[in-house]
Amino acid sequence: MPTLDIRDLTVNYEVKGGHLQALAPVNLTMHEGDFVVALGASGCGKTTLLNCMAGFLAPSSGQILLDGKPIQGPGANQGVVFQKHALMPWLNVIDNVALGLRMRGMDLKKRTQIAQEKLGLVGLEKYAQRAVYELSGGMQQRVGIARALANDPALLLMDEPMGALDAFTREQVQEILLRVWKATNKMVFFITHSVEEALFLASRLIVMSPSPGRISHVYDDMPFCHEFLRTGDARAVKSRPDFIRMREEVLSLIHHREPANV
Ligand SMILES: Nc1ncnc2c1ncn2[C@@H]1O[C@H](COP(=O)(O)OP(=O)(O)OP(=O)(O)O)[C@@H](O)[C@H]1O
Repeated sequence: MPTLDIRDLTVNYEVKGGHLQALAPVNLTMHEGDFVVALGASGCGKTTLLNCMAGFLAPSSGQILLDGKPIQGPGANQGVVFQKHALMPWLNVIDNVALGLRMRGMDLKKRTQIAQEKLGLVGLEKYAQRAVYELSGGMQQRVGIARALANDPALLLMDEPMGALDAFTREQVQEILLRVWKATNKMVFFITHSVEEALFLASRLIVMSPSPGRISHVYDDMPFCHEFLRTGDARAVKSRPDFIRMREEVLSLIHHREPANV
């Protein structure tokens, strides 16, 4: 069973006149099927943490073990979805999804079959031959998710993937993402600034604090994603009294104020 084990991870950046501690020791263990959402004020180290998991950035101390092996750079086991989809405009949809497989030397028939299957997961099987610029922002982001899944990574890393989407599209993509998560049982690490999005998606929620960046609160058994997958009614989930109460509680943690009485 895939696991991710972050042990006493610290990151210091060299800055003019010294160094900046972006992450104090961070410890976190994730298992297959965990959807971990990281929430916190700007500058609390969310992207730094994700970059270490992706292998884009080396720890200053500590280590990150994926299935027991230290992450030493980017790899097929870490699928990344960025805020801007970063698709190749000269390739059509299916060739974008299959690009990583092509670079790994997989033959055309096999990679087309895998890419088509991943497009099906995000509901875009009919758009395989389209140019990416013909797709809406939400659809492009779904292609980005399909592309990240094409390598069948153990870990899916998402840095504010909904940040550039309008509110309606964002809700649509959130729902698709939860269904993809359920179908694939992947470990997901997802960064957002939206408390509502975090509560809705997370099976585990971590709240981070700045100066230096660290995990300040952990909620291990988040119910709302499971509730949505059971009922299919996102609006009903997001208007539940316990959802609204928790939204106020988490907002107060981030902004260091008393929760509003709701
Ligand atoms: N390459 C870098 N060089 C120097 N300092 C950096 C670098 N990248 C990030 N930092 C600093 O490290 C701290 C953590 O930054 P990081 O981007 O990880 O936070 P974040 O929580 O993702 O922020 P945001 O929510 O605004 O994206 C910040 O103080 C930031 O200014």
